[in-house]
Amino acid sequence: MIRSIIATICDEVRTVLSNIDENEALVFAERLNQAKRVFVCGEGRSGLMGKAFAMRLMHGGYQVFVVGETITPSIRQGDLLILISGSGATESIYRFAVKAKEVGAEIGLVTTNRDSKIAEVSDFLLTIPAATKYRLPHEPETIQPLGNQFDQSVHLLLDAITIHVLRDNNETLRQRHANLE
Ligand SMILES: O=P(O)(O)OC[C@H]1O[C@](O)(CO)[C@@H](O)[C@@H]1O
Repeated sequence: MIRSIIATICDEVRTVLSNIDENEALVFAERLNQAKRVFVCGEGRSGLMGKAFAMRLMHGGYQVFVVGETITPSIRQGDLLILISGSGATESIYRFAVKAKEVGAEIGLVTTNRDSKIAEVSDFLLTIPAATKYRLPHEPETIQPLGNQFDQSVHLLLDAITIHVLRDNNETLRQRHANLE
């Protein structure tokens, strides 16, 4: 029973990720490498996927911050803000995008919806054709609740991108990992 659910989830995510645009992923990787500092942001589970991504970037030697953390500094021109929003419509994320644009930071959005309001103010998109909690007509079928399919796909795709941009070996990454845990 559980194995069969897992098999269906894996099939769903495989299909979603086989439909991403390789070029969008390569541009995303290039923008990461050109940014002075990277800021990552998302609400709820989208934010949790963002935190996991930020941690890998830190391991990879990037200067990276999670929006909303106590020690996160102000964003500036030359910085890159990565927003994760399945719907592309979450109000708080939209406000952060507008603010970042005002100060001249670059904005990359990971979303299912290219026509969303956050997409409109973003400089580049990483589109993941997954289901969201809104179950819009263009979204794929899923057996899963709410945004699970998007969350899982974001996690794997951003993991793949961090592997693509990785320059250091596992030992170097291990040395950068927190030693106060
Ligand atoms: O990814 P979005 O569309 O910005 O939505 C984020 C919110 O929706 C959820 O994915 C669940 O509905 C939450 O985890 C989060 O609060």
